[in-house]
Parts: sequence; structure tokens; C-alpha cells
Amino acid sequence: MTPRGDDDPAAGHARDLLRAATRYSGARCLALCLVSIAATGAGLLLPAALGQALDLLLAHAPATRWVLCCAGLVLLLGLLDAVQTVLTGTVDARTTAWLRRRLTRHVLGVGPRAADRFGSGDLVARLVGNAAEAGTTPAARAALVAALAGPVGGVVALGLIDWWLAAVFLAGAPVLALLLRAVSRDTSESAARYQRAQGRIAAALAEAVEGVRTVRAAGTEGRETARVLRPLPDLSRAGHRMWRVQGRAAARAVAVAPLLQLAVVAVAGVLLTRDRLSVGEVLAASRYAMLATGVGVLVGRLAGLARARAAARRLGEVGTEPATVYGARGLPDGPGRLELRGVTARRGGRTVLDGVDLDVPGGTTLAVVGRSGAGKSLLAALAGRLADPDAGEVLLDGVPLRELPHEDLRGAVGYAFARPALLGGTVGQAIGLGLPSPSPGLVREAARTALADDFVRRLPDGYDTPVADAPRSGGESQRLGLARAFAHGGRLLILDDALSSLDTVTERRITDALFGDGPGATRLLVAHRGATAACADAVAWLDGGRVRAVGRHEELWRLAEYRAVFGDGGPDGTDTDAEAVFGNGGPDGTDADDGGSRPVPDTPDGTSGESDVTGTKGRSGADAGDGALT
Ligand SMILES: Nc1ncnc2c1ncn2[C@@H]1O[C@H](COP(=O)(O)OP(=O)(O)OP(=O)(O)O)[C@@H](O)[C@H]1O
Repeated sequence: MTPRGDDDPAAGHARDLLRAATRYSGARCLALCLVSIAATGAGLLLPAALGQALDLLLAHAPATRWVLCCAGLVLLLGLLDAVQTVLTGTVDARTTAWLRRRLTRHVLGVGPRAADRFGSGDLVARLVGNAAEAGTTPAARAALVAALAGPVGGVVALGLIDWWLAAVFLAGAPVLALLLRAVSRDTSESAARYQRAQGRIAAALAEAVEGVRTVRAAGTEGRETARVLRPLPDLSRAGHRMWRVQGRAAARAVAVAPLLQLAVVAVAGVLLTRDRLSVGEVLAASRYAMLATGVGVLVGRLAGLARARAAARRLGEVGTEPATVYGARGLPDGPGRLELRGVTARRGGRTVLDGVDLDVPGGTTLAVVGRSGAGKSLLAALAGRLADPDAGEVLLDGVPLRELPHEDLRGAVGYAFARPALLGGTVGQAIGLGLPSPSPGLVREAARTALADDFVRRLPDGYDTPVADAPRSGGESQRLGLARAFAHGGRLLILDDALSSLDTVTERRITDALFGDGPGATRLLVAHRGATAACADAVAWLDGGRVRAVGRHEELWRLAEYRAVFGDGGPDGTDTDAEAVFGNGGPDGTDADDGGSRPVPDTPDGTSGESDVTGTKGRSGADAGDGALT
């Protein structure tokens, strides 16, 4: 059951949205309202003019003026109807566009939380289908005002002809009012159920399309189709209910309205025999009775409005997910020192990170390792504020990330992911994404560093090839993602498993560039391979939601449990037999032929080989930062 009233935040958001959307199309809405009311007014004048013309004609008096008046009113009605149609279309389109713009911005402002909560397919259904339905609200309201003006004007006109006529009509009006109330309520509920079922289908379809290779590989196309369409019976029930509600209302209206009209005409007839009404007035009364009982129009309008309101509520639900709020404190110059202080993060009702402390000095590289599900990606997301911790603070050069303005934060932190989304039109634009004016030179340089330049230049239009026309492997996609991160620069570079699809030689060449004088002052690297971890100045080992230890890879390697994280026998993360194939073999992940002598970067205090990155062992508080492994 859909909650109602002020304690329903989604409904509150929906109201605010619709109010703002109506203001956006304010002038047109007003014009539509006025045109609709004018059309209703012309419709109300027509019976009076017809009655007058008839009376004059029956009395053989000159009636040309009134006949012309009737013709003019008919023409005016046609014209107003055309204007109404154009204005309704324009207001609907403008309001829908406004809602889509506003909500798209909001969804992207919320970030990954929005997709986590609603699912990407359902979000698309809301922003496309529901926004279009909700967008009809302002015009539907204006039309409803006019549709209400018809019956109200009809009753007033009946009263002006003779108060008996209005009294007869009003005696039956409560039945019509109850009918309309039931239509509005029942349609709202069925429309909400219908739209929810549509959202479930859209969400399942998006999952199926994304996982189409898995579906094909498993040969489960039929089962998947059934899963996607499972909400269909619900959809059908809700749809049928909606039509039943409207059908029943229309049938009742058909039963009640003619009875009321008959009663009005009968009373008018009696009044005619008593010379209280003329023939023309009887004609006018019969037409006003039809206008006053014009429930059919109202039923349609009310049902449309109820559907639009249900759709708006679904948009309101999206609005209840708060957007990320940024601060106004500027980021001072600094080397890119990253600190996590007592960071706790919960996901799916589970504490994934529990009071994590880490201190990564500017200019150093920290590899984050741990078993699958240990929270490495979550930590990477918190480190660059793709998500906020539930407790604790993340600081960059001493400033809490929450206090940084959006531009400072995004300018300072670059990201690359395991499965990068390539956005921006062409390959070159995808690499330069987010930069104010990326020069072709900068884009190409970044691509060279990420070893992507060669294959990009082989594309039909090189860097100008549309992303959609650029076939690429998983590793090539990753290299484009890395190129984007390198082009972005910034004082903190976060690579979340961004090297995982690269062959070992390519990974090695990129890490060489990266850990040499590569881009980004400080680097946080989610690593699955020992070879990658071995290149970092320090490794933070996540286990059980805490930092189990911080130290250099070679030092940690002495621990059997640490070795077990990499699940194989070689300290560089490769099987000894496979070393030749994968091109590395030394204990620090370097080729055997360079003697395993990758120089350990000097720490800022000049000591070589000891990790400069510090961390604590979760709540135990045991500091493992000096490489003292616990
Ligand atoms: N949105 C979410 N809702 C519920 N649980 C989540 C969500 N995001 C992450 N988790 C859970 O948090 C845990 C940590 O996830 P995370 O992706 O950080 O792990 P990871 O260490 O990077 O794993 P892997 O090495 O397999 O990539 C996992 O158990 C995951 O199921």
C-alpha cells in the first residue's frame, strides 16, 4: 500500500518536484488554464445563445445576430481546442524534459548509491517512462480545472434559468461526487502497482542485457526471458484493474447522468407548462444538464491525473536518496598525503571496514591487498570520495574530503577501474573526459603511458573513432581507462583493480612508468597480484574488515597467511613454473634477469626499504606501520 500524507517523504518530494516543474512552465500553464477555461466558457455560452436564437425564431423576430453569435461560438470553440492541444503538448514536453534533466542530475549527483538502491534498469524506467507520465501533471491539472468549470458552470447556468433546475441537479450530485472520488483513489493505487511492475521488468531486462554473454553461455535464454517477464501477470492485473475502475465509473456515470438529465428536462417541461420557462430556455436547460453531468470527461481527466501522480511519486522516491554534499574549503597545496582515520563502512547490513586507520605520505604508492570481498574496492571508493564512510574521516593533505568543493576534489583525485566506462563520444574524448580542455598532445601522451596509443592509432579514425565503433578487448579497455586516469593527473591516483586484465608484460611496463616519474603524486592501488604489490612502497593488508598489517611486500611475504591471499607459491604472485611465460620471477615481482633488483624507492626521511605508510590493526590498535608484522 502506498503511504499517504505528510509522513511520506517520496510524496513530499514528488509534490516539490511538480511544483517546481509547473513553475518552470508557469506562463504556458497559465495560458493553457485560461484557454481551457475560455473554451469551457464558450461551451457554456453556446446553449444560452442557441436558446435565445430559437426563442426569437419561434417568435418570428429577427434572430440573425444570435445565429451569428452561435456560429462565432462554434468557431471559437474549434480554435480554442486547437490552441489547447498545442499548449498541452508543449507543456507536457517541457515539463517532462525539466523532470528528466533534474532527476538525471540528481541520480548522477547521488552516485553509485542510486543504482545500488533502485537498480539501473528501474532507474531508466523512472527517468524515461515515469517522467513522461508525471510530465503531464501540470497540463492535466489545468485541463481538470476547465473540466470542473464545465459542470460547475452548467449548474450555475441551470440556477440562473430557474433555481428548481439547479436544485433537482444538486439532489443527485453527491452520487457523482462519490463516483469521482472512487475513480481517483482506485486509479492511483492500480497505477502505482502497474508502474512498479514495469520498473521490475526494466530492472531485470537491464541485468539480462548486461549479462547476455553469461545467459548465452549457460544456454538459459528461455529461463531468462521468463525471469524478465515474471512481473507481467502483476502488470496485467494492475492494468486490468485500472481499466475496470474507469469502465465501472463510466458505466455508473452513464446510468446516473441520463437520469439526472431527464429529471432536469422533466422539471423544465413542467416549468414550461406553467409559463415560467420559454422553449429556448428548455433547450438551454437540457444542454446545461448535459454539461453539468459531464462526468465522462472528468473521469478521464481524473484517471490521467492519478496515473501522473503515481508516476511523480516514483520520481519522488529517487529524490529521497540524498545527493552528495560538497564543502567549500579549498584544497591547499600539498604532496597528496592521504589519511584514513577510524574509517568504518557498512554494506548490506554488514560492517565491511571497521575502524581503519591508514596514513599514506604524499608521493608514495600504497597497494591494498586482501582476499576477495575484504573491502579493497570499498576502501578505494572511500579514499577518493566515491562513497562516504559511515564513521571516521578521510583526509587529503589534511583536509577532510567532505569539506572539499566538488571541483577541487575531482581535480585532485584520478581514478581507473577494472571495467572502465568509456564515455564522451570519441576515443580521444573518452580519454580526456572531465578535463576542461584536453589537448590532443596530452591525450596522446597519456595513452602512450598506458600503452594504448598503438591500438588507438590502428582504429579507423584513430583518436576520433567513436567509442561505439572501437572494438576492444578487456585489456585494451583497461588501458583506455588508465590513459584517462593518467591524463587527469591530480595529486592522488587510485587504481581499483585497473591492471587486472593486462598481460603481465604490459602490466609491468605500465607500473614501471607509473612508479617511476609517472602521473599522480600519491597512488593507491588495489592489487590482486603479488607482482603488483611488490612494486608498491608499502602494502596494506586488509583482513576481517581491518588493516591486518602494513609493510613492504617482501616483509609481509614471510607470513603464511599473507602468502595465502595470493593463493600460490611464488612471492611475486606467480607460479615458479610460469615465470618464464609471464615474464617475471624475482621476489619483488621483477624479471629474474634484472637480478630482482628493482630499487626500493627511498622514503622521504631517506631510509630505504622500510615502509613509510602506517596503519593500525583495526581496533586492536597494534601499529604495524613500521613493518613490524603482527
Ligand atoms: N552495494 C553493496 N551492497 C551490499 N554489499 C556490498 C555492496 N558493495 C559491496 N558490498 C560487499 O562489501 C564487501 C566488500 O566489497 P569489495 O568490492 O570492496 O571487495 P573487494 O575486496 O574489492 O573484493 P574483490 O577482490 O573480489 O574485488 C563484499 O562482501 C561485498 O559483497
